[in-house]
Amino acid sequence: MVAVLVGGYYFGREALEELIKEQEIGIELLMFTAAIVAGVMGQWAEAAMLVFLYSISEAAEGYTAERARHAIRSLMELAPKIALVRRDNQETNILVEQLRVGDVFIVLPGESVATDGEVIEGHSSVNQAPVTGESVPVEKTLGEKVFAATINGEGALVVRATKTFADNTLSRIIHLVEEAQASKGRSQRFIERFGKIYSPAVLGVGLLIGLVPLLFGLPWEDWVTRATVFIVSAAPCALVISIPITLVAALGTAGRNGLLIKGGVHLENLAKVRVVALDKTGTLTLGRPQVTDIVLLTGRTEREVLALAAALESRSQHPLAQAILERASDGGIAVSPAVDFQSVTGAGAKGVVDGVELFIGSPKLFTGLGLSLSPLMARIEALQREGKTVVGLGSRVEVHGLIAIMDPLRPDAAQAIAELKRAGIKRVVMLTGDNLLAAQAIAGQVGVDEVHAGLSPEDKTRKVVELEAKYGKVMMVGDGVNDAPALAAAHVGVAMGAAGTDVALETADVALMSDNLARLPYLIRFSQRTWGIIQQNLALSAIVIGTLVVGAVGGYFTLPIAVLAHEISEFVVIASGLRMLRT
Ligand SMILES: Nc1ncnc2c1ncn2[C@@H]1O[C@H](COP(=O)(O)OP(=O)(O)OP(=O)(O)O)[C@@H](O)[C@H]1O
Ligand SMILES: [Zn+2]
Repeated sequence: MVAVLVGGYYFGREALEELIKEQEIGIELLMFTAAIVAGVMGQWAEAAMLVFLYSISEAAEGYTAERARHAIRSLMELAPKIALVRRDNQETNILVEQLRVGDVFIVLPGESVATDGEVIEGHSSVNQAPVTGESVPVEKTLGEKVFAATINGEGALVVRATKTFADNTLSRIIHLVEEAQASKGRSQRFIERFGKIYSPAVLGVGLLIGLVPLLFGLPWEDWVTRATVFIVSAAPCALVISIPITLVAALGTAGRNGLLIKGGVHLENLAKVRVVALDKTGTLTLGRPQVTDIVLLTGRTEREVLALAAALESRSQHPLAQAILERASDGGIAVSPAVDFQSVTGAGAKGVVDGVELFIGSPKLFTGLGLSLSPLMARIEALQREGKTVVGLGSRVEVHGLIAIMDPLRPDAAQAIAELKRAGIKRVVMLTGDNLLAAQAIAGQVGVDEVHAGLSPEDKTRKVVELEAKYGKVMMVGDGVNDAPALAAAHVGVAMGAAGTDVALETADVALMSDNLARLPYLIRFSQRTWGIIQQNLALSAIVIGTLVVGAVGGYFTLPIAVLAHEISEFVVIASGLRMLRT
């Protein structure tokens, strides 16, 4: 009796608080009512058991949910606590939290990196698994980025910090995942709304079961007991916990595997994806384009053409610009940047060099200026058929040269697409701003179903909407910069290799921390598995509730049996959801 009073006092208070503050009849109130009624009827042992088991399961539930939520925190422990920093030519150990942007620190072989930075001395292979989920070591040399908590291999690295500890990629991953875990999915919200109607209904029906038989002169003790058993049986604890526990566990696991999913709702959406749309440059290809051919047209030398091209591209952010600048610097060509630079979206760029207005960009850019490229089309198309992007360099009156640029295909692209199909994706589509011939050459090697080329960012968005209408939910995968509108329009937007670019992290629903395309089918399968477990949990809870309710009203179950079955089903659901903590 004391147990009932003490235990009951606590959750009774909680139940009443909920009732008063949120004007809501919650599960606590159901349990509280059942316990009181049992107590009033003199069934003290039963009431005590109810209060006791309910409190235990509540505590256990809170504890596991907390554990699952903080599983992602374990990543933090991989980061070192101190860093060997070089200040004023002296090397001292400081706490990582004291590192400032611009500090130079040393990472000895076998140590982990203190915070995000850029290599300024040395080279080594680094295991980036803590950030990207991929344990194949990556070579890091001068000028390359390293990330906090990644593990240095054989060489010593001297690194200049580009982020403080609190602000680095690892901290951001953890923060993002924790935020995601707090957000609610569509089905979760539905269940919660449902609960708001359901619990009062249970109480009402319980009242009817307890009172109505009195009118017919049936034994009231029997029916009041049935009503109590009914209320406990129908309490939706397991139903309500099914979704959140699974999502919290899944989001944490995804984060530890380098998949940043920004909310349970996206996992739910991913499980329904039927179409995958991929950007070409930087997604299917490595994003490391290289100049392969230079065609001279007006008697200017290769050096001259490259120097002019580089003068324009030194002002451009486009990946193709990088290729041209690299080629110029390999040839030892000094670059004097163009003035009045302007980029022409989806076509190229223009600027003034030595007083002359020059253009660089797609053949379309030049035909748009009124130049005829017909004598050159055969050569251009031959290059494009090899999967190369052809850009012209010229003025308003003539094209001085053509530069062919090739961005090699990712080695795992074909396999990743085949895997996507096996995971149940009906259609894989390429969306690119590049020209059709080059796009088809790449597409042919990887086995996509459809190619759409020459698209502006707005065209890409429109295509995503069209695909969705035609085949079902679309997942758009892009590099997150010029694909941003399409990423936003898709059912799920996925940014590739987000380690480093804030834009990608912010626009997409999911950011892959590694560049590995194999992560895409993994992501789809992961979401399907999560969704499968959620459905199992919902079905199980519904069946248990259904059986108990029928038994309760029929008078087959006593209160202890109902309480036990109820709590067991809740534990089973939690354990089942926690399966997503592994893998
Ligand atoms: N700075 C530039 N220098 C040279 N050509 C350019 C430049 N910017 C754009 N272009 C031309 O415009 C075309 C379209 O560019 P856009 O950025 O829309 O797509 P992309 O990067 O080629 O492909 P994807 O959409 O697959 O990423 C390029 O293929 C190229 O021919
Ligand atoms: Zn319960």
